[in-house]
Amino acid sequence: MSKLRVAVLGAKGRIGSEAARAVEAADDMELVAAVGRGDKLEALVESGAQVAVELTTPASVMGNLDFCVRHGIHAVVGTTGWTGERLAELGTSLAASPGTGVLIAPNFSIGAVLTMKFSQMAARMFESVEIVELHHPGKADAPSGTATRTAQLVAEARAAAGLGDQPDATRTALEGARGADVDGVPVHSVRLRGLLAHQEVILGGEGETLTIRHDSLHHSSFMPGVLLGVRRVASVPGLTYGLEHFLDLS
Ligand SMILES: NC(=O)C1=CN([C@@H]2O[C@H](COP(=O)(O)OP(=O)(O)OC[C@H]3O[C@@H](n4cnc5c(N)ncnc54)[C@H](O)[C@@H]3O)[C@@H](O)[C@H]2O)C=CC1
Ligand SMILES: O=C(O)C1=N[C@H](C(=O)O)C[C@H](O)C1
Repeated sequence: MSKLRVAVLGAKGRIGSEAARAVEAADDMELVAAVGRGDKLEALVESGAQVAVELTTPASVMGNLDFCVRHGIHAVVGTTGWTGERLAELGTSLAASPGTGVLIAPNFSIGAVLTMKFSQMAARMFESVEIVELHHPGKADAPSGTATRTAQLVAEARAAAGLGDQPDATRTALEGARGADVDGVPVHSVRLRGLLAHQEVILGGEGETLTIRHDSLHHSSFMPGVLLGVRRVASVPGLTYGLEHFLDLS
């Protein structure tokens, strides 16, 4: 059986270097290009890459994906910074390249995907919900892509259940004290030496709280999800948003 030809973009970064090693170690894959900042994207075409794993920066991801989609190269994306406008722009370029698949995974770790799912399930049953995400101090963006997506999913579930604004009597606050407001869900970001990637979703109801917590302790936690995405993405043309769609969870 021929091996899947895979390129990694951002191959010298924290997660990109781990992904390059994981692809090299997979029996059914061949790492045909390891692309870093300043390298030419033509390497993807010259190496015959079938799937690109995109792990760069929010500033680079759109240009890289535009190149991949125009050349019919499927993409598995972990890079953060996704807005409604960016998703729509990607959808438009995918429409011009039928047959090409792109998976955007706000988080590749199975535990984080389950955290999002469980939070979405619980959201309609609790009056209050806040999210605390905790990361290593080298992280460039806040809040994390995972926390933003979790908040969106929770907010959608609350709206569908007819829940209104959360109870909160705060009238004066130091700027930032109540976190960032993502669709009505407060998200608090901690950056701390020693941490990698962690998230708590705290739900509150009458006389009780429920805390759903996930910890990624090493970048290896993301690799089963990356490899699953690489194996599946070509069979699902168009845009898939969230690894849960490849895990039969949705
Ligand atoms: N979805 C997920 O499960 C995960 C997502 N991430 C996200 O992945 C992204 C990268 O994270 P880290 O590895 O921690 O950052 P990093 O800063 O360690 O790595 C990014 C790498 O991309 C390179 N780069 C920048 N522009 C490039 C371009 N145009 N072409 C090729 N390479 C380019 C940089 O030089 C750097 O080596 C972030 O957005 C982060 O939030 C990180 C971990 C897990
Ligand atoms: O930058 C990171 O490290 C991570 N980024 C992603 C995010 O912003 O959610 C995924 C994970 O939290 C690690």
